[in-house]
Amino acid sequence: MVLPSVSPKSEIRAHIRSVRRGLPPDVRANADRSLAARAAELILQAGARTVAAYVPLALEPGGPHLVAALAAAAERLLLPVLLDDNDLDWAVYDGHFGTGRLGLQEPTGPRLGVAAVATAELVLLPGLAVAADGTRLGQGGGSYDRVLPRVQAPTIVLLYPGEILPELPREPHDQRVCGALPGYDNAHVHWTKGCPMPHHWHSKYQSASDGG
Ligand SMILES: Nc1nc2c(c(=O)[nH]1)N(C=O)[C@@H](CNc1ccc(C(=O)N[C@@H](CCC(=O)O)C(=O)O)cc1)CN2
Ligand SMILES: Nc1ncnc2c1ncn2[C@@H]1O[C@H](COP(=O)(O)OP(=O)(O)OP(=O)(O)O)[C@@H](O)[C@H]1O
Repeated sequence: MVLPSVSPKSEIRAHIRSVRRGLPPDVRANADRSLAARAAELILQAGARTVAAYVPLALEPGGPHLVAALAAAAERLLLPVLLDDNDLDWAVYDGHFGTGRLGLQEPTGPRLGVAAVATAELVLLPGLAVAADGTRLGQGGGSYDRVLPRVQAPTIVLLYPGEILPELPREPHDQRVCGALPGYDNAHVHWTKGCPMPHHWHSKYQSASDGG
């Protein structure tokens, strides 16, 4: 189905969620494995010591092994804690989870404050789709629209195949992301026009299969 760019965000969310629900388990598992491997590789290639990421929900790209793969590659992995106003606090992943608001799996260690995400050298974030101009469609809480202005580092959304779109509806508060990982084997980061990317990032973040 081709979605007109005028579809309201809610319709596009519903469509992508339903496609995600219908993904055959082996397709999902392959994409999750590929995303976890590529994301860990990016951390190592970029030399990012502190990384901010997320704990995938049942239907979200990355799957149940993402956090362990990232924790093995990063020195310090920050995971979000959803606050009452939908802003995100952060804590270092120490191998333990508790259940937070909306049933989210969250780190149980000391909360570092909303500004702690600024210490990340790479931010991997969830989303339902990313457009060529860097517009990101999320779950609808507006959490990352608050988080992204605090971040200087590359911001990369993990997606399933087909979720990088030509365009998405934009509202004034929508913050752009730098890139997306599309979830097929050995995929490169798809860089958007969404953030001014210093030239040295290109070589740091290109995939090993580029010879870089
Ligand atoms: N795995 C994961 N962790 C995450 C996120 C995520 O998308 N995925 N978040 C990403 O931000 C944050 C929490 N996500 C949220 C998602 C929805 C709403 C929310 O209030 N949703 C409304 C509207 C939904 C809609 O319009 O469809 C609701 O549920 O009523 C709030 C926070 C932090 N952690
Ligand atoms: N900087 C902000 N401060 C306060 N509220 C905000 C801010 N940005 C967005 N919001 C609120 O969040 C609501 C949802 O925004 P939007 O639909 O863009 O979420 P999203 O980016 O898809 O969600 P998420 O980032 O949580 O995955 C907006 O209607 C708005 O009320």
